[in-house]
Formats: sequence, structure tokens, C-alpha cells
Amino acid sequence: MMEITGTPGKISMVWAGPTPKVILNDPKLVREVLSNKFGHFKKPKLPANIIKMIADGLSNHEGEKWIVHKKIINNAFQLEKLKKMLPAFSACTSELIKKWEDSMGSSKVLEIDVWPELQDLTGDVISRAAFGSSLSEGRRIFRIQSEQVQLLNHMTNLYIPGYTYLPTKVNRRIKANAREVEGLLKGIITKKERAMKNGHADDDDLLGMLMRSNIKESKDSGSSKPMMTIDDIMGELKLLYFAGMETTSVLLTWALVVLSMYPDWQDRAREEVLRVFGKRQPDLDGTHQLKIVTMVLYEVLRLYPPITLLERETYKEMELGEMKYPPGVKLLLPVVTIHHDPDIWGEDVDEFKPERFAEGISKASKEAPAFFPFGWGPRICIGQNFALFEAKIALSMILRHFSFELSPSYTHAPFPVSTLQPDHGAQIMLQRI
Ligand code: HEM
Repeated sequence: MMEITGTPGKISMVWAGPTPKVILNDPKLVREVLSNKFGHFKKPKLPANIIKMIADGLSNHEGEKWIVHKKIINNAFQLEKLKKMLPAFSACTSELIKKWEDSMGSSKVLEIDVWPELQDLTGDVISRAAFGSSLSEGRRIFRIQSEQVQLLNHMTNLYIPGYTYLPTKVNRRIKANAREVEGLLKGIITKKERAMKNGHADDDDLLGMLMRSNIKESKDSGSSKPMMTIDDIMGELKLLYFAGMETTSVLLTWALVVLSMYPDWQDRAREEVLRVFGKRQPDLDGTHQLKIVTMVLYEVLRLYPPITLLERETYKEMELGEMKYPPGVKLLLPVVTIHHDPDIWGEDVDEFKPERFAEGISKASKEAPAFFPFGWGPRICIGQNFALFEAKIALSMILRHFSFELSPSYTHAPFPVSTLQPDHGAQIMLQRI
């Protein structure tokens, strides 16, 4: 039996199976673990071969390979490069708005479950942003990856060790899907490579930027071969779909739900959008001026963090706070609990109060920083600029076209599956402005 010694403070133990699990409810400890200055903590690998098929790449790598990949991908996600994806963001949102307007016809109000609609929106955005020039294949990949997430949720509901290796119907389906995604990705990458060699490729999509960043990093390091192979790029693209799709649609869904509950904030956000953009299409520079919309999105991310829990594992014997841990202990970092702790945020912790963020993230909580929707430290989310830019564009365009309130059929039921989702949907009544 492993021995953990010391004074627990704000931590709790969960003894599940032979490996002890410890929940760290203290933001200082969470920051220390995620910063991982002395290399004592590892991010647990995704649990099984099948999950690796769904979301390979960065989240499965460690050491040198992770450092190189993170640098290459970070380059492709620089704010300046995201500017080039603006047409993808606004085109997809325009299509969604047109669809809602068409469904509304001549009636004044449209009741709609926005959760699946916004999943389609973010899937469309990532398909267009990643593979502008191969959009139909990109959309097919999105469909398959969405099905993979559903199948995965189904599997984690009935977790039995070794289950993922059995030739069950679900596992066979996941394998067939993974093969199809790989075939599609290989085709898109080869096409892009050929176009780049012939000087015909535009690099306005993520794949183009990723491949250019790969070539540049390889040259800078004196390597004659690209540092990321085609298989590596395929793994990373799969992960970008997996990591970027549901998280951002969850954020947008809760934003619409909460703004329906708080019409005064909805009005304030709309006024700001109209003041900043007037009749012109939203752009990156304008989104930097959106103070109210940013505060609203941060408060939504605090109350409903899409990823509610992060995990790490001790790698060496380790002192943390007042406790000593042997190697192999699972550390659970409960983002959602920390975001709802009255000692950190005040007695009004469960209320929607975007004004907390009026002076930025560091001043929002008593003990700062305690806001971890995108993680922290070296493994922080690579797509946070992308997600916030996308959410600001989409929310601005929706606010400009519609006012909205909750439908009587809506039931508030946030439920953590792979992300914190509305268990009974998000039925909203839209009204044209
Ligand atoms: C609201 C939207 C999003 C949220 C809340 C979110 C949250 C997170 C969190 C908490 C982590 C850290 C996991 C850990 O430390 O164990 C993470 C990592 C990651 N995210 Fe996001 N994410 C979002 C959107 C995106 C988007 C749009 C993309 C890409 C298109 C993306 C790509 C990634 C990748 C590649 C990693 C792995 C980084 C690494 O292992 O070094 N995310 N995300």
C-alpha cells in the first residue's frame, strides 16, 4: 500500500483501486502541479488504444516530442495568423443565422435547441479553418469525429478494464471510423503538400500554417527532414478536432443560456457590439475592444468550465503543500469546484456577475489566479485564442440579429460528460431584432 503522509488542508482523498487518488481543492496547489517546474508530474496518457485513435497528438506526447510539436502548433495559432481565419468564422456564423431566419419565416419567434446547432457551428468552423481548401472532406471528418466522441462517452459510462480491446460492435465501429479519418486526412495532407511544392498553396488554413511552421522549425534547427512526419500531423489534426469542437460549442451554449437568464447583460453586450462594429463585419481588432462580451465569456467559463477536471500523476516522490506523496499517485484538479469556492470568489460565488472580471482575471478572485478553464502552465490550451476569438465573433453576430429568452421547456441541468453539457438541451426562443 502506498503511504501518503502530512496535513491534508484543502485536499481530499479518494481511494479507488490500488492507485490512490487525491483531489486538490486549493488553487495554489493546482498552479504548482500544472506549472510542473521540477518535472515531478506527468499528464496521464489517454487510457486506451481506442482513445488514442480518436485523439492522438500533443495530448499523448511527452518530453522532446511534445516540446517540438507544441512549438510548431503554437506558431500556427499566433493571433496574427488567426486573423486569416476570420472569413471562416464569420461565414459559418452567417450561414447559421440565415438558417435560423429561414426557419423563422414570417413568425415572430423561433423556439430552437441551440446545443446541437452550436455543435454544428463549431464543427463547421474547425473544418473550414483547418482545411479551407478541402472543406467537404473536412466536414466528413467532423461528422465522424463527433460520432467517435459519442461512442467514447458511451464507453466511459460503462468502464470495464480491457473492454476497449474487445471486438465489440462499438469498438469495431470506432476502428472503422478511425481508418476512414486517417484515409481522408492523408488525402488532404498529400494534396496540400503537392500544392505547396508547386507553389500553388495558400496557407490561409490551419493545415497550411502547420505545415509551413513545421518546415520553418525544421530548417531553424538544422534538420534536413521535417520534424513532424505525416503521421504526426495526422495525429495533431485529429486532436484539434477533438479538443476544439465540443469545448467551444459548450461555451457558446452556456453563454446563450445565461444571457437569456440575465436580459440586462444581454442588452449591455448587444449595445457594446453595436457600438464597436456598427454594421460592419466583426474583425480581430474590434474583438479586442469588446470589454463586456469578454467579461461575460469569462464569467460563463468560470460558472460552466467546459473541462471540469484535470488530471496529473506524481512521477517521483514529491512534497506538495504539507503532504508527501510517493510516485504513482493520481492528482485530480477539480477546476469546477475551485471556480465555485466561496472562500476564493466570495459569498456570491454561484451568481452570474461578469463585473468580477472588470479589471481582468488576476483581480477577479480573492486568491489569484484561480481561473483555470484553459488549464495552466506548459500544457495550457493551445486553442484558447482561437476559441475566444470564435466565440466573440459568433456571439457578436447572434446578438446583432436576435434577442433571446429561455423556452418554458428548458430545464437547467449541467452534466459533465466529456465536457460540461446541458443534459436536456438548451431550448431558447429567438426573436428577430
Ligand atoms: C472554450 C474552449 C476550450 C476550452 C475550455 C479548452 C480547455 C483546455 C484545457 C483545460 C486544456 C489543458 C488540459 C490539461 O492540462 O490536461 C486544453 C488543452 C488543449 N487544447 Fe483546449 N480548450 C478549448 C478550445 C480549444 C480549441 C479551439 C483547440 C484547437 C483548435 C484546442 C486545442 C487544445 C490542445 C491541442 C490541447 C493540448 C495542449 C498540450 O497538451 O500541451 N482547445 N484545452
